[in-house]
Parts: sequence; C-alpha cells; structure tokens
Amino acid sequence: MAAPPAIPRRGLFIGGGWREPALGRRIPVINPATEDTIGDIPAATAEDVELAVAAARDAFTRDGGSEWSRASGAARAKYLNAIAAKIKEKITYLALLETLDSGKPKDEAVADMEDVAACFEYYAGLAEALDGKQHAPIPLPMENFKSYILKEPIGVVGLITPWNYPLLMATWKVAPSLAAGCTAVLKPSELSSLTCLELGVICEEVGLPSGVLNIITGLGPDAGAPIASHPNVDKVAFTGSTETGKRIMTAAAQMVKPVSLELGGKSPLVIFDDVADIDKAVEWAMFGCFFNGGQVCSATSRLLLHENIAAKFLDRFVEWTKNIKISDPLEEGCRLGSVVSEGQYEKIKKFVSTARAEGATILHGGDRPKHLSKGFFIEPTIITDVSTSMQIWREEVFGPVICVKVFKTESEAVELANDTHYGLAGGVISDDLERCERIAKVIHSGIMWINCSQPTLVQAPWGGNKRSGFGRELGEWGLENYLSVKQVTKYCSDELYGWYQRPSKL
Ligand SMILES: NC(=O)c1ccc[n+]([C@@H]2O[C@H](COP(=O)([O-])OP(=O)(O)OC[C@H]3O[C@@H](n4cnc5c(N)ncnc54)[C@H](O)[C@@H]3O)[C@@H](O)[C@H]2O)c1
Ligand SMILES: C[N+](C)(C)CC=O
Repeated sequence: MAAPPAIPRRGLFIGGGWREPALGRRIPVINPATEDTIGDIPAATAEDVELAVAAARDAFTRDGGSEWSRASGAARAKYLNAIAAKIKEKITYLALLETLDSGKPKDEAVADMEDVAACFEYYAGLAEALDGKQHAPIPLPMENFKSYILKEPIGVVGLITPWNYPLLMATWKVAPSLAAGCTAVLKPSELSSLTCLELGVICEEVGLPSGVLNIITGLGPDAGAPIASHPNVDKVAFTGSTETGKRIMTAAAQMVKPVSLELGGKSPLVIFDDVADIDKAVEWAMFGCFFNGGQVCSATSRLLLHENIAAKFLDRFVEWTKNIKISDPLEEGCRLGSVVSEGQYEKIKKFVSTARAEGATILHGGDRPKHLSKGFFIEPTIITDVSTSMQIWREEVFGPVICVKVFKTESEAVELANDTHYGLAGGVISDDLERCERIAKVIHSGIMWINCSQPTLVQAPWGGNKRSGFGRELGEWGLENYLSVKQVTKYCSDELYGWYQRPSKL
C-alpha cells in the first residue's frame, strides 16, 4: 500500500501570498476511508473574499493590464505550460493527497492528475492561438464600413467547484479562464480542497503574477455565496448541485452577471439485444456508474436493458460487480474506494432504503462491505423492479448505485431515457451503428456516448441541458466562456455619410 504523505498546513492564497483567514477559523480534513482527521484547511468568509476579489481586480488592471489581461496569449501560455510541468513533476504526491481527501482509488487519482496537466497544456495551446484570432474581419455587404472582432477577457471571474474531481474540476475553469486573460478567485469544495491549495504553491513556484489566481477555501454559504454576489466579480462559473446552481444564478441575476452552470444528472445507458459481447457491455455499464464510486455528474445511473437480454445481462453484471476490489483506496488494485464523507454515505444509504420501501429490489449490494468496518464504504449496488415514479429513478444519488428498467422497443427506450428533468449525458450500446446514431440524436442531453460510457476528452465540449445547466466547458467552447466578443467598426469613406442635409454656406 502507498505510504500516505503528511498533510501540509496552508493558508488562503491571495495576491500571490498566503494569509490566515480573517476570522482565524479552520475546517478539519477527514480521510473518508479511515474516518481519521488528518489536517485542516482555512475557513474563509466574506472578509477574505473581499481581499481576494481586490487582488484579482488589481492583477487584471495593473499597468494597464500589460502583465496579464492585455498580455499576448503566448505570454500567458508560458505560465500554463509551466503549471502543467509542475503538476507532472508532483503527480504521485498530488494523487495521494487527492486520494486521502476524497476516498477515490489512487489509480483514478493518478489519471485525474494526468488529465489536469493535459488540460493546462491544451489551454496553453488555445491561448497562443487566440493571438491569431484577434482583428478577424467580419465580411460586410458595403464598402464604406469595415468591421473586425476583438476577443477580450471578461474580467475577474469567480470559480466555484465540487468535491468529486477536486483539482480536475477546478482546472476545467482555471486553465481556460487564465488562458483567456481573466483573473480568478477559485473556491473549491470544503470537502476536498487539499490539491487546490497545492495549486497555489505551484503558482508561486512558476512565478504567476500576483493576484492572477486566488484560492479561497471554506463553506459554501460563507465563502462561495459572497463570490457569487460580489459586484466586482464579472462572471461566475459553477460546477455542483442543481440546488446550489439555482442559488448562484439568483445571486448573479441581481447584477446581470453571466453564469455558466455545470450541474447534476441522471443519465441513461440504453443496451440493445444485438450486442454480441455481453461482457463488453457489462464493463461499460460498471464504468458508467461505479467509477469514482458513482460520484460522477455524468454517471449513467439509469440502465435500460432490452427484454431479450435483461436476465443474462443482470447475471453477468452481478458476477462482474462481485469481482470489484473494494478496499482502502491506497491499496494496489483498488477499484472502489470510500465515498467522500459521512454525509454522502448517509445520503446514499437513505436512497437505497427508500428504493426498498417503495417496492424496488436490491439485486446486489446496498450495504457497507462486510470486510470494512471503518470508513464510508458502500457496496456497488444494482436495483431492479423500478418504476418511473420512484425516487431512485428520478433523483441523482451520486454514489455507486444503478437502477435498471427493461424495455421492449426502441421508441420505448428513448421515451424512458428522456424521462428526466436532467440532460447532461447518455449512452447507447448496440452492434447496429445506425441505430446508435439515431438514438444519439433524440436523447435530450449535452453529451452522448456510443458503445461506451464516460470517456471525457479535453478537446470536446462538456455540459448539459435542462436542469443539468448551460454553457459548455472544455475544447474551444471552454475558452469562449471567459471571452467577451467586441466588434470594432470603422467608417472608411472620404465622403459625408449623407443622412442629414449639410447646412447652407450662406
Ligand atoms: N455537470 C458537471 O460537469 C458536474 C461535474 C461534477 C459535479 N457535478 C455536480 O456536483 C454535485 C456534487 O458536488 P457538491 O456536492 O460539491 O455540490 P454543491 O452544490 O454542494 O457544492 C458545490 C460548490 O458550491 C459551493 N456552495 C455551496 N453552497 C453555496 C452557496 N450558497 N453559494 C455559493 N457556493 C456554494 C460548495 O462549497 C462547493 O464549493 C452533483 O450534483 C454533481 O452532479 C456536476
Ligand atoms: C467529467 N468528469 C467525469 C471528470 C467529472 C464529472 O463529474
């Protein structure tokens, strides 16, 4: 088993340096796999947010913006590449911290850190490319006007992120916002802030100009809400629950502040009876809902099985699921760690007991694994005999819990898949590719996977519809989130425009 590193004691990262929170409060860090308190993080409040926003504003405007917001994209790219290099250098350490903080298997944490480095590198490339996109002419039908566009950073941005992929979800916002020339205040989740604080150390090490990125840890209402409502924050980018998303949108609306919202989901995975290799489909179904303990916004947690394969599929699904190594996430080969906190553990258990009380069958799992007496561990859980009015069908669990329904026809499958207020992702598995593409078009979601579930690519847009939010992260769309498009139009004729009559010279 990997040796756990000591947890560093950090302050708030504001204006390029470290400060204790104004009220001197700290929040304990609990390793969810052992229930031990392993450290603490600062608990920021509105006073600290005030300082962080002022530092970000100063960094945006200092020397007319020449240091950051009006510097070339190529200049900013150097810092993003340097951050990526540091992440790679510290990958083992960061991954272990992430595992201790969140309970995710260390192999998953390493993959997350690789994605973090790749995301910084990708947006370094887009920052460089941005220089070539300035002054792009707009074709006009007349000769006397010429227009072009400027892509300008929106300003100071507030970035509020969740606990399930702590550093990765922060990076999806930090990398493109900095690439665009914005300056930022990042507020990670109080349940898993350790690696985001280490990002502050990396910013210091690479010499990022002071105040370009500020990192504030603390509780949502104390440290997140003052960012969302701050008059000097020009945009809020949020990833988290739909309930908090509504609060953030309401606060931002008071100042007509733009928001982008990446919220929850209850995504379907539809599996047809023409699949030649059932095991291949079973593995994707597992990946879709048990990876990261099912604490994934896009988890395909509603499984739709064609009636002709349902019985055989479920037999294999249970067999494969029994084979998952559930252990301390630092152990070699662990494939299911603990969930993030006691609160999340209790919430998931309540979902399972409500499903049982409403008449569903717990086909597998539903309890604490017998070999683990401590830690917030829950068995991977498969629930059948589900009706569309049940809570387990309608609400996001955010745990390793999948519910199953059987369908007869393609149109019934589509109707069931779309029977949700959410619209983040979906998947279809069939050997008939035409059918897959037909279904990819009619499922109401921002992301569709064919013959797989969950691959996430930094180049491709990410985001949802309906109550899963709006706006897109990643790819070039992720950069656009932080840019304001300005038109510049000039009159280029020597003649008078000629609308008003020239006064007589008499
Ligand atoms: N769509 C996506 O890409 C995506 C990705 C990851 C997670 N998620 C969603 O995130 C949720 C799980 O994360 P969570 O439990 O951390 O979500 P959450 O809404 O509880 O918290 C998210 C962040 O918001 C902060 N916050 C809480 N109350 C606030 C308030 N009143 N004002 C401002 N900030 C506040 C929290 O401190 C945290 O930093 C799930 O619903 C999941 O689907 C979505
Ligand atoms: C996109 N992903 C899977 C990394 C995180 C969503 O919760």
